[in-house]
Amino acid sequence: MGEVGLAFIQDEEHRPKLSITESDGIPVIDLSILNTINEGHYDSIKELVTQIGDACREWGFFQVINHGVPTDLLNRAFSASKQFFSQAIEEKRKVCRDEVNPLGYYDTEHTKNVRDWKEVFDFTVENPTFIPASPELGDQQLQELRNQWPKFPPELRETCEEYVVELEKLSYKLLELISMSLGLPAKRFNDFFKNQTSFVRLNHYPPCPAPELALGVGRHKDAGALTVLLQDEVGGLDVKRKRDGEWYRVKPITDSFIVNVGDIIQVWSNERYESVEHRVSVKSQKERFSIPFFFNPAHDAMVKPLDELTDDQNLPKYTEYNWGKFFKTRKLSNFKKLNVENIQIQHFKTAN
Ligand SMILES: O=C(O)CCC(=O)C(=O)O
Ligand SMILES: [Fe+2]
Repeated sequence: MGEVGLAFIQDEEHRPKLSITESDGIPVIDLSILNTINEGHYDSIKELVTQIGDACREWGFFQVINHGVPTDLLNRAFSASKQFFSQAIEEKRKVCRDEVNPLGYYDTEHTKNVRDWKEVFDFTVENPTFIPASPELGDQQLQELRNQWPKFPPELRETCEEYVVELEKLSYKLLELISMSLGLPAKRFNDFFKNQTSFVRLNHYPPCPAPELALGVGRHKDAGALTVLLQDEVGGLDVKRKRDGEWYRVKPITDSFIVNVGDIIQVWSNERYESVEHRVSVKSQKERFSIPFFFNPAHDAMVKPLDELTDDQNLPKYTEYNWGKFFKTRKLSNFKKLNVENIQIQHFKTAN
């Protein structure tokens, strides 16, 4: 990506320390029980639900192993992603996103108005996917998004399509466990995801000549419901620990996924679970690849604290907002540097 220009430089208070503690503390949860039926199954599921609930409350982040997604598919997804990004920039720009179409390749994403040291390729789970045409609340018009696929590597499309099928299955399992951990029926959230706006991002973080000044992704919280992330062995994802506000590096575990609760679950759960701030640090010698699956509801989903989780003692902490309009507004601000603050769920906070 060449030089670390001014646009990439983080304000002093947000620059990463180069010696950061790799955390053993982020819970590692074994999902193998979901793929076996045996005696004592009910108790094991209960135990799993407890583990998930504790992890969501204490960290907002956890890693899952024995999740049922074939290792071979994970390797093929990384391999296709590496081949795509290894091409000349002119080739990659043939499938470039623009201000209207948010899907495909781009290398100028901004997080909180600072440019990220990364390049990405986005595609949606549903094809087509519908989102609002504009962020304006009164405008009912919809925009139809269609995936665009590069010619090289030829297997990229098929691999990605296979990947989303598996990740969608895993995400529903996680969502159901989270729902149960809140004392709700397993499928309480499922209807919100019919006509979902979920998407997958192939991330490439090239080596950076000034890793102490720039970030691969600036500090942020994920706006959707749930993120299920595959990372390679290089590492660089830093999570802000709720307990002390310190940054911890997530230790890579081969063939695992990192799961984090997004803003929507924070709102649905009326802050029983919180969406936690995270960022990506970069390295001067090593490149890194990751693949997040952003599990998001339909554009017309109205997001608010669930009635079951609020009462007179526990009043709703948010007013209702439309997910599609929120998503559209955020997408526009990530596309280019704006002079206004990023939209946040804090804007919908009540006095409760
Ligand atoms: O690459 C990673 O490890 C995380 C990326 C991320 O947080 C994001 O894209 O929202
Ligand atoms: Fe994120």
